[in-house]
Amino acid sequence: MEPILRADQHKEADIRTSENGIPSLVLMERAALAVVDVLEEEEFDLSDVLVICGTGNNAGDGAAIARILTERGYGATVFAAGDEKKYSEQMKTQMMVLTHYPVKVLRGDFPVEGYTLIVDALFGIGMHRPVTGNYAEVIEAVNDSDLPVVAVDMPSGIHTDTGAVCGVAVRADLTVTFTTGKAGLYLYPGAAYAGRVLVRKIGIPVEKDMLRECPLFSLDETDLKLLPARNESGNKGTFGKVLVIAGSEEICGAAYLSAAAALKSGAGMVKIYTDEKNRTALATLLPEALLSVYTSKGWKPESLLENLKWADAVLIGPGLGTGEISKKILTTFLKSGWKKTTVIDADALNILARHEELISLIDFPVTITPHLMEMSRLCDYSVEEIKKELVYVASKAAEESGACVVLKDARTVVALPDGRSFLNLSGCSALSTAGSGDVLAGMITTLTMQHPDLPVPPQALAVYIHGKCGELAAEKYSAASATAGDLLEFIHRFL
Ligand SMILES: NC(=O)C1=CN([C@@H]2O[C@H](COP(=O)(O)OP(=O)(O)OC[C@H]3O[C@@H](n4cnc5c(N)ncnc54)[C@H](OP(=O)(O)O)[C@@H]3O)[C@@H](O)[C@H]2O)[C@@H](O)CC1
Ligand SMILES: Nc1ncnc2c1ncn2[C@@H]1O[C@H](COP(=O)(O)OP(=O)(O)O)[C@@H](O)[C@H]1O
Ligand SMILES: [K+]
Repeated sequence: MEPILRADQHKEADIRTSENGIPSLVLMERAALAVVDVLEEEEFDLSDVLVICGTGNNAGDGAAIARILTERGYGATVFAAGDEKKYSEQMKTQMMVLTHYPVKVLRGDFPVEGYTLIVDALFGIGMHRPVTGNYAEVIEAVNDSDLPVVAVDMPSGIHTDTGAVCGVAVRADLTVTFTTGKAGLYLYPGAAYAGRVLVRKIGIPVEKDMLRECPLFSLDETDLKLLPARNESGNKGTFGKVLVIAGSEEICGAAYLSAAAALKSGAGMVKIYTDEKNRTALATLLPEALLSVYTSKGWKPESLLENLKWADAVLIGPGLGTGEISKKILTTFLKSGWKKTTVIDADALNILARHEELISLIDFPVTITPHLMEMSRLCDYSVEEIKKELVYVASKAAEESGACVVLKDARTVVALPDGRSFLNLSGCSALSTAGSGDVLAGMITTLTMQHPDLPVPPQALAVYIHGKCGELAAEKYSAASATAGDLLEFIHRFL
């Protein structure tokens, strides 16, 4: 688990480190050295590097990079795009030092000819308003050139915390970022501008108390080790019984996908509670699952209540429909006195959005798994607004509702009521296919039922694994051809 600091937290970390006695110029030198090391490791053509600099400390990094490149025998030119009078103290120093090195410093028109690589050091985490005028022209010229581009800390023009393009932004092939990742490098559109992201530590510690306010984390492969080994002496009862309340007269596939994912994630038993019309299809597709069916006309609450007595966890919503019968099922469930693991997905969320009075019945811990449209129905924000502020919207919803909120998009945020949020970095467009959310809901249900007390939320682990399954499916079938059913094939690699 790694923290992802906001711009204000990075500044605090920088200041604390300086106050602890490590001068800013030392940190800058380490930052610049880290970038030059990466440029060498990645085997860029460094014979004629153009470093574009603004006026702040990101520019200071750039000037130091140019100097170190020449020390190592490469060619470097600085294009000083900013007004000298506005230079930060460190940038002033770096430019003064540079006069003793064979680095050309250019001003005025942007020089595009004859270089092998562009290093973007216009703005880093200190960019605080839309980019216009001369800077915008420089950025457009960088993007119009065919040269590879490496961004220092942030691609200039990308908002550090949201990934928004502030007017115009540098399109980099690679971003070398310092201390921790930044949400803006991982959230779209920022992620598309950042290219590949490499995080380099430069001697700035992240102290625990800096993570007090709405901390954001990401998980990686090492966090999978937190999942305990399967109990060899267990039986199917030990590994938990999941009731999947899913499917409707018109929809069957969602029930299959979520139930299959719950089983593949390690549940001992899975029962699907669904419309009678799905019986044959589900019995054929997933003979391992138990079935309990109802007809719209003959539905009685008792059958659901009996099944709830049996279950250890409930997933409700995939393909459930939003009609009268679905509403009755959801209402009965919420009024049943159920308190165990609950995941509310898809149509169950749509019903809640339409019938707010039902939301007040949720007085037990639940996980909700909305995509942007479902989230928009549940709150006061439009899809566009949510997309722009994914982390904020998820964490606000978690705090206000007391639910674990899994807000799904090309990046997914898992937000907890205690203020922690997790930005998922696995996955790819192979997941943009009907039913992949159903698979995720099944995975979340089993992992949340089985592992309530891990140091990281099981919901975030499930989202991480789901993303990895998407990557493997893309490798095997291509991102375009992979289907939600293909994801099931890869869950076993992680559990
Ligand atoms: N401090 C440390 O210990 C370390 C810091 N490090 C490095 O410093 C970076 C942060 O440096 P920073 O805080 O100076 O901010 P930075 O990103 O250079 O931008 C501020 C400058 O840009 C300007 N400006 C902003 N927006 C603008 C706009 N839209 N359009 C036009 N101008 C705009 C703004 O001018 P102003 O608006 O104030 O006139 C100001 O001059 C960080 O990302 C990392 O690379 C590393 O060396 C590690 C150690
Ligand atoms: N481009 C993408 N990159 C990574 N993950 C994606 C991408 N597109 C979709 N996903 C993931 O795929 C899943 C889609 O879920 P959802 O929208 O509920 O689909 P459905 O309702 O069809 O099952 C979510 O987990 C989402 O985060
Ligand atoms: K930059």
